[in-house]
Amino acid sequence: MSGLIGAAGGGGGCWGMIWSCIHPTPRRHLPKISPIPPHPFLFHRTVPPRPLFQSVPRTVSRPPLVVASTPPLLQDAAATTALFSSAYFLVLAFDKLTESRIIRQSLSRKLVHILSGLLFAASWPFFSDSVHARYFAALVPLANFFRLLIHGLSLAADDTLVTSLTREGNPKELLRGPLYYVVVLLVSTTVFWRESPVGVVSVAMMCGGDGIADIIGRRYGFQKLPYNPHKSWLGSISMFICGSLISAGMLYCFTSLGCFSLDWSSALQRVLLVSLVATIVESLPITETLDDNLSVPLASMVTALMIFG
Ligand SMILES: Nc1ccn([C@@H]2O[C@H](COP(=O)(O)OP(=O)(O)OP(=O)(O)O)[C@@H](O)[C@H]2O)c(=O)n1
Ligand SMILES: C/C(=C\CO)CCC[C@H](C)CCC[C@H](C)CCCC(C)C
Repeated sequence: MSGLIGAAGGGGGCWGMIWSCIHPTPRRHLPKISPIPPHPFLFHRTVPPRPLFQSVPRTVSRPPLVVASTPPLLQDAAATTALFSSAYFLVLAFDKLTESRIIRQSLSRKLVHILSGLLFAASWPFFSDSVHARYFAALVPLANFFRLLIHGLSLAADDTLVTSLTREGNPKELLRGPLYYVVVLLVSTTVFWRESPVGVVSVAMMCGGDGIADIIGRRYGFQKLPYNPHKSWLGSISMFICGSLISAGMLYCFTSLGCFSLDWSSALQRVLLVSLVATIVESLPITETLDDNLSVPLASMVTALMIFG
């Protein structure tokens, strides 16, 4: 329980410092968390298990990073505008780096893959605590969905997008990996948002884990997997380690902000389990039928739903 109070009370960490400056939440105000009934088909125990995670009720959790007396609509509109411009300039920046041959196109694509989703999820605490906040945030992946669709179908031309987001410069490539990627961000935002670890972990594994696997594996992955000659041990191990670290780090920030609370005595094992399942799924030779940008987040979501509830 102390682990819960520590985490939910913004005990420390990056956001925790900001949080405790803005809203020092007295520990006595934290919710009395009733034990969650035993999971229907996992971890059967006679004693009710300790709560794995609990979204902190709005009456207790103040909205993270709320600027005092800012109307929620204004705060959400400002955060959404900032996201739209950041997304545009991120892609533009990597296009320029690729065009000036500072980085290779494959590395540019992967860095956009890693940074876009992680920075997008990291922006969620900047939105208000309004019930509409998640839909404001969802406008950004939604707009990018249509942007990718339009340019992937060559209904309009955008060399910046094609250069920084495709392998070989074929606009049709936008209709696979990148399109699935923004759909996953859309689902994570609208279905899970910042009230559950499921969306955060799924985005961390798709962006951080899968992205690092590509960068490390493509360059240093000489020992290929016995069941998949296109993937390597080093790529998969990198995905597991970095995916776990990024997931745990993001969960720590979100709990420090009071978005939800976690029983940290078992949460780390659960993060490792989600990362292991996602890494195994990513290593399978199924990319031709199911893109990694779907299989990795789907595996993460299903596993996280089963163990975080
Ligand atoms: N577990 C992994 C994953 C990736 N890779 C390396 O990274 C490359 C690309 O990995 P992949 O996951 O297939 O990336 P994609 O998303 O399919 O590639 P892209 O992003 O270019 O679409 C692979 O060919 C391989 O060289 C690896 O060695 N081990
Ligand atoms: C190359 C990519 C996937 C293929 O594996 C990444 C595609 C990126 C999208 C086109 C852009 C997504 C933008 C995000 C929804 C918002 C990012 C905001 C952030 C603050 C930069």
